[in-house]
Amino acid sequence: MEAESDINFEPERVLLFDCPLCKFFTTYFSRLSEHAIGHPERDIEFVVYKCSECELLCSSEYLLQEHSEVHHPDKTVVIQKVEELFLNCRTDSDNGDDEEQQQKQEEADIDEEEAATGADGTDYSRDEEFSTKWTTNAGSVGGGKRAWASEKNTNNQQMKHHQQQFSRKRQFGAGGQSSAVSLMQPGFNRRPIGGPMQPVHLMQKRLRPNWSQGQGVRQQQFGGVMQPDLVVRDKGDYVISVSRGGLEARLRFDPAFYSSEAASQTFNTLATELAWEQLKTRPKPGGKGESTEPRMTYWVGPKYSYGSVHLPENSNWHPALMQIKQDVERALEDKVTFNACLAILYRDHNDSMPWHSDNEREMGSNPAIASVSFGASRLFELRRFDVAQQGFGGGGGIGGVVFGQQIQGFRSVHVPLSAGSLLYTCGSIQKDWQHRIGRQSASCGPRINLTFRTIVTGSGGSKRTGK
Ligand SMILES: O=C(O)CCC(=O)C(=O)O
Ligand SMILES: [Fe+2]
Repeated sequence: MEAESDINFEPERVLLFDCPLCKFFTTYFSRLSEHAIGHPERDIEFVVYKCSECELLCSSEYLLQEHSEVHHPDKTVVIQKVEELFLNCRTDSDNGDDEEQQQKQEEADIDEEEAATGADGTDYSRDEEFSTKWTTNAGSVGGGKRAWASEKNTNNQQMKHHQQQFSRKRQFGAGGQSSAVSLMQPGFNRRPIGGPMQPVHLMQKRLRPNWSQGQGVRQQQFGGVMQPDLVVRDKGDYVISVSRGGLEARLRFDPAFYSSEAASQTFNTLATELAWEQLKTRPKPGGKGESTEPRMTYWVGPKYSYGSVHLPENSNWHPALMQIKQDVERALEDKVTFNACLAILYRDHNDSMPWHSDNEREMGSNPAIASVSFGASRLFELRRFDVAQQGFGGGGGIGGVVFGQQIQGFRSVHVPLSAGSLLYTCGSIQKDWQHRIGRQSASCGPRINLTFRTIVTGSGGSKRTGK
């Protein structure tokens, strides 16, 4: 058995280490050890993976896979399991029958359960102040459920754990030196991995739910891969993060904005009557050749560009697009007026849209975008930008509170977008989050997505992260 001090991962080499029992993450292994004091009742098994291309380490295979897609797109990257660690931070007294000790243990277990309920995406009711604010700011699609990503609550609960631990520590300090020491220094023990390093090939991890069979979100299909913190399925308003400056990333979702009959008619009209084009993108400096986007596009609105793609002005609104625009504006109580629509046709499961934010200058800061979907269901994935960025989490922390964290809330949100659904996003969503429609392994039919936007004319050039 090796002592904690023998295990040392250079933080510069770490994408992130996250606690398997709660939302805490850090790049400092020692802080994870410290944090683990907050889970005295459990043994923690912790796995470290490595990117074969750049030696980066991470406890999430899923994040390393994403890292490799972004940073080594042309390489066959293998995610290797390099270390299995086992943390036993129970003390002798944890196993004893001291009554007060047991009571504290039970309290801690209850806190743990509550914290876990938050982490698995169950809706949180938010206070009145929030609901009033949201309703006043943006109207209401229909008084549905509200969800609130209360990482703060979770953190508080974990903080409480931590305080319990410290009070126990003091108690032990008075009564017995050795227990206090063992609480102070939970030990991660290396568990040898049998035989040579075991590579986990990326292809095995490219599992996607089979939306085409109408199964809805099946979180279990992500088994072994990072699960979303929240799956948005129900009609309602959701705040998925809050930045330190108080800016909220908001979603409003209506899974049945149009009936399935209306949606299927509209799909046929748009599929056959819009002049769809497969656009070409110029390579980034140093890149090879021109490539075509894995999807078809139609644009109406003032001129607009992203990356190397320039969409010329088109003021010829198809009546169906105009009708949908008006329906959406009415549903949003005319608080927003859109003057553009980006229509995308995903021909089948192989078509996709990569991680990006719709943050071009043409749309102003904190743009509001309404997205309406027709045809096959696809999974709309959102990930928080800071979490996706390599090197984030270096602030470290104790008891679930990540010091230096700029944004609080969920880290990964999934929204299954089926025919007739409306997803309205606003606030800091394009600043603090990225989204994508990933290519999926399960085959599906064509899908059309319309994003209604407001282009601020005369705003100059554009800046976009990805797409
Ligand atoms: O297809 C979708 O649902 C998303 C499309 C999108 O992100 C975009 O057009 O910017
Ligand atoms: Fe987008």
